[in-house]
Amino acid sequence: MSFTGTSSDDFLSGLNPEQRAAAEHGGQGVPGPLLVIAGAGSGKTTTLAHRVAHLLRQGADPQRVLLLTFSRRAAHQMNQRVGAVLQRWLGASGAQAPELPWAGTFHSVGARLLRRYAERIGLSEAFSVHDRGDAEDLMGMVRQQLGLAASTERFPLKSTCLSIYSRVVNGQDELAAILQGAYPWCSAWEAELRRLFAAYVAAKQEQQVLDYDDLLLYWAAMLDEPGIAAELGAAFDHVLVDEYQDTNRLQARILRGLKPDGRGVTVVGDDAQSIYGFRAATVRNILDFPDQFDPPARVVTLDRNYRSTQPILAASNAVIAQAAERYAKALWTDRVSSQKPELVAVSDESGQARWVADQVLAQREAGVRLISQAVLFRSASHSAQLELELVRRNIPFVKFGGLKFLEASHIKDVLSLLRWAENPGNRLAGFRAAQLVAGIGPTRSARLLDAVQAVAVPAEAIGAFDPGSGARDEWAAFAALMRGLMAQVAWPGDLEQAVNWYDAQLERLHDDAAVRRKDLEQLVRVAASYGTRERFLTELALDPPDATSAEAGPPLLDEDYLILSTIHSAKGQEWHSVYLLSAVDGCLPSDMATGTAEEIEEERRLLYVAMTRAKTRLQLVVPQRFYVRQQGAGGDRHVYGARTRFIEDAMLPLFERLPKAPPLPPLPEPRLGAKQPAVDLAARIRATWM
Ligand SMILES: Nc1ncnc2c1ncn2[C@@H]1O[C@H](COP(=O)(O)OP(=O)(O)OP(=O)(O)O)[C@@H](O)[C@H]1O
Repeated sequence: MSFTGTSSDDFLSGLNPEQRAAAEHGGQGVPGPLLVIAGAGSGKTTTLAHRVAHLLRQGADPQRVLLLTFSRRAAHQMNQRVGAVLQRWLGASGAQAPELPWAGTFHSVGARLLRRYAERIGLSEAFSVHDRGDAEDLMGMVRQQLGLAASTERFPLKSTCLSIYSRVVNGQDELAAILQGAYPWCSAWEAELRRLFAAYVAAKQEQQVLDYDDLLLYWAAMLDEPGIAAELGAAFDHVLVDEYQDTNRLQARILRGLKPDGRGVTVVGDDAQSIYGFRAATVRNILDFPDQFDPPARVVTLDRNYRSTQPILAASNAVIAQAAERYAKALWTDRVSSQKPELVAVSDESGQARWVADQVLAQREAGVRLISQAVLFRSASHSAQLELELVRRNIPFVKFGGLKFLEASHIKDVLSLLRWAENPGNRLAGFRAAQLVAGIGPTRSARLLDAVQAVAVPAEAIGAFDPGSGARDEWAAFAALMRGLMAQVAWPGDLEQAVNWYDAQLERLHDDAAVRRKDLEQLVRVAASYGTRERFLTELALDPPDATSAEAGPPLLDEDYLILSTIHSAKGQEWHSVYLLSAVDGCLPSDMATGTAEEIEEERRLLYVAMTRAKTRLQLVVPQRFYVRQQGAGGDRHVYGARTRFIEDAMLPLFERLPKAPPLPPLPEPRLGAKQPAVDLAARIRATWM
């Protein structure tokens, strides 16, 4: 499809000069590398969308544009925005705006490319993608097999093992260095960990499963093959990467492998908003980008903020100005306002919940819809009290981040049926699926998997398997289901088949079957928006919906609801009013992240990201007392909160302090004087009902 045209409308005219320079960079032909450093709210997304539209208008083929975003939601939004820009430009001619088929996250694009090249790189085309939970389970299995779990209690947990493995892979670093820097208490286990990781890799390869990290690792390794690298590089004329500050070294290596000379590459990001260090993202990627190339990449800086009022921006700038690293820009805006951001002191977390609920309702009365208001927090658990308060007051809300939907065991059960059908070599899935049948335990299940592995047609081995006399009837039904699922595929019909079969097991497997049934219905609804079973399983593992209703049908989305979100999930978004919960030391910075100076710096950037989401109104709530969950001997306890260290005393003039009135003085002690006659309160209360 071609979008070149002669419309005289200047569709870039809404952009400021820097945005426009970025959108038009390179003129005709394939341009040199471009780095757009875009401050918070400076129109990064807008600019990227216009750049893509501009390229298409210059004759770029949408099939040959690779757009890498941070989440599936961001890819979807980008597609829509590019479409809207083009529509505006195409105007009355009414041509259909294009889909960008290669817009997605690094991981999901990686998965697609690996399937395409599977045969040439020795992978099965039907490889499964393990989500974090599956990867941990497999790590746990291997750890068990090697006897490491039993050998001592102090050997790291499976989740820690996976985190270490992942840091090594993504950071492209040495195991010893990672252990020393981030997991010093595991250093003594270096040799065992190395053995564990080798066995983990072997198990994955044998079963044809890839975990998150593999998708990048295999992609990068594929690009080390000059023939494939040349083919892939030539398949895309333009490669655009959003949120470049949160990419890791492996992702940077992939980008270099695709486009060694940087021609056709645009990366966009904000060094001050880098918040994914715990996933081995490195802010160096963005800082070092220009000088990778000869001549160096062009750098365009966007420092005009269109989102926030001047007082909100002044406070945000003050917070980031204290960062140890210097950033390339200080943002400015012409949105004047006399309303400063507010620091609100409340007694404790329930006071905080009541305060925020009151404010949200008052704002709604004043005409600000719920959906234009958001409550942000550092960690998903910080909103628990508020959620109760909102339910109590009938205020609808949707929570983003920290959702455990896919981790629920009934969801994993159903997905294991599909995963096993998709890749019968996936032992983890098969092991789980077979044990859903009444009377089948781990030993029989393992025997079944061996039988399946030994034959060419897995469904036959399942049909012929002897489940023991007690389980014959159930087994026949299960075998029929698996035969159907393995024979392939009427999507999403086969999910419905799996759910129907599972429904009959639900009461036996779980107490609260009714609630779980609702989740399964939700899963079927979610499934309908994916084209194939493979895409559904892969995408769901890679980028699970961060709120169930994010994927719900249109009717739900029409309703007005308040947004609750972790700061991480609020990335890239904006609201009229933003409330930040628990702006206290221990929550922000999180007491889980105060180990190193870098971690503290990342927490500061998190506060900055939270504050810069607000357009007009910003409240940071500071409970004087809050509750902490503690591991170890002390148990849970209350602590007295201090305002977050990132808002220093010198910055206080940039904030309004609430409540304005001093707290009421305590009641004076009653004077002990002449004895008053007793009051029979109980009788009065009884009298109300007489
Ligand atoms: N040239 C412009 N004129 C008017 N408004 C603009 C312009 N560019 C961007 N905006 C508005 O500024 C706001 C922020 O834009 P956008 O969401 O693209 O910012 P961003 O840089 O992606 O933000 P962040 O990095 O903080 O997530 C949006 O409401 C957008 O419509």
